[in-house]
Amino acid sequence: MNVPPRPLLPPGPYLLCDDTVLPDMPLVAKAERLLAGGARVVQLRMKRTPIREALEAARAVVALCRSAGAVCLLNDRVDLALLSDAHGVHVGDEDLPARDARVLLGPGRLVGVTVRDELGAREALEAGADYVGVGPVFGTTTKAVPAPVLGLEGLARVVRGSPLPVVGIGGVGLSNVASVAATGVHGAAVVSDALLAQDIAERVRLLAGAFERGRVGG
Ligand SMILES: Cc1ncc(COP(=O)(O)OP(=O)(O)O)c(N)n1
Ligand SMILES: Cc1ncsc1CCOP(=O)(O)O
Ligand SMILES: [Mg+2]
Repeated sequence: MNVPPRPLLPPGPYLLCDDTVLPDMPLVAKAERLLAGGARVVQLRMKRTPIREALEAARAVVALCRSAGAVCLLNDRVDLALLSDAHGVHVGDEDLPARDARVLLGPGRLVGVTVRDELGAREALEAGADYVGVGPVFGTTTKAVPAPVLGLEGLARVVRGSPLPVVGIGGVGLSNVASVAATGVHGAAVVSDALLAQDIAERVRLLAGAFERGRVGG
């Protein structure tokens, strides 16, 4: 049987459509604005949305992303990713192990894993992951992360030692995304800097331009 090829994770800003930041704006409205700004990767992160509403949101956001040609990943939830036909999932220490997410998702979807260092990145590769999320790069109030801030040097060290593409996360925004890109990361995950901007779409455009300018060889 022919298995459709796994989508590639586009490089550049990796936008989170999150229900904890700007909670009064519906997730679909957030996704529309992120996509209007040209987002090529959207992670739907639902920490406080009731499950049936979350499934409805996942289906709607995945459909919007697919229409826009963007990749959509579900945070934490393999079940929602399958039911919404998302491109994949992002899992961390409190979620299903990456190896099991891969078993459930099969070869045709992306699996991203949170790791803290190069060893974690090598283990993620072994487990069948496609990329690693690494952070916190800088301080953040969006999540209480049980790990020290890496800074740009710490991030660059993980990038050098990782066999998988690295997405930096934590405190990344317009003021520092170029220097994050300069570490050689594949992607820069952004939550509050985009969602709390006056004009979300314009902020996504600015983030993409700054990432491109900071990129190694860019
Ligand atoms: C791209 C990316 N990297 C890391 C994370 C964090 O995932 P996790 O550790 O599972 O924490 P929660 O996001 O579930 O609170 C991420 N979401 N995305
Ligand atoms: C989910 C997550 N994991 C590590 S930091 C973080 C939150 C990042 O949010 P922000 O981009 O607002 O700092
Ligand atoms: Mg998680």
